[in-house]
Amino acid sequence: MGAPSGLLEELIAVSALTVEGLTRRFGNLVVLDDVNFRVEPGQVGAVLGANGSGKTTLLRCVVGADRPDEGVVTVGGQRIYETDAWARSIMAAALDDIDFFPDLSVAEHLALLAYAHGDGGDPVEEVLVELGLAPARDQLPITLSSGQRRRLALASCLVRPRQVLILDEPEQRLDVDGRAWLTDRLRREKESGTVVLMASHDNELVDAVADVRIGIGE
Ligand SMILES: Nc1ncnc2c1ncn2[C@@H]1O[C@H](COP(=O)(O)OP(=O)(O)OP(=O)(O)O)[C@@H](O)[C@H]1O
Repeated sequence: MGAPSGLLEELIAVSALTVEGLTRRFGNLVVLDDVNFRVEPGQVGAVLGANGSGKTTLLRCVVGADRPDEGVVTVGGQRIYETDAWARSIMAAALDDIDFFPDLSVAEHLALLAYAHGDGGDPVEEVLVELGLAPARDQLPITLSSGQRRRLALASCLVRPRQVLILDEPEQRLDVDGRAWLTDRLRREKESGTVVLMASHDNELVDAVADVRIGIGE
């Protein structure tokens, strides 16, 4: 599918994320069974459920990294495929399995992503400061703490334009200040009209920002 343009692109810019009839099985294990929901621009959808209930699987299907056995994921009525340039241009994601280039520093990672997905702005310095990563800007990923790696993953989503933000347990490994920042950041994403879909085990965060609750494995 080619990238839509012009008026269609404008319409999509203000459109919802919808998941319809999503089913995913691994052998005999039915992990997702007819999952349906809709998240509008400016809303946070919170995917909730116990360990192993299928939250990550759902997010992977939404970003197109995994293919559901049944069901459809759309943004503004357009099907999402990971390999589609348009889908990658509108969707920023920090899932569990994020990898970093071993020989690129923190600042170089962010500059690369800003260049690859960006619209000509240079938000890297701002995001480094916002995430508290400025002192680590020249470090390689292997030298970062687990919390700093998590911050780099989140920063990677923020240095690029996005209409949809997908986060898998973004609170993971963040300290108290980091969690306060995350709540504030998600509120600002809502204000700017982003569709946010996140899996979370943090009830305080969910209560503070969620508009739509998506229970998995209930
Ligand atoms: N590629 C795979 N092959 C087989 N089983 C899988 C695969 N991926 C996930 N599963 C299984 O699907 C189920 C859901 O896993 P998933 O990672 O989506 O859960 P989760 O809700 O994100 O869990 P957690 O809260 O622990 O992160 C688990 O039973 C898991 O073992």
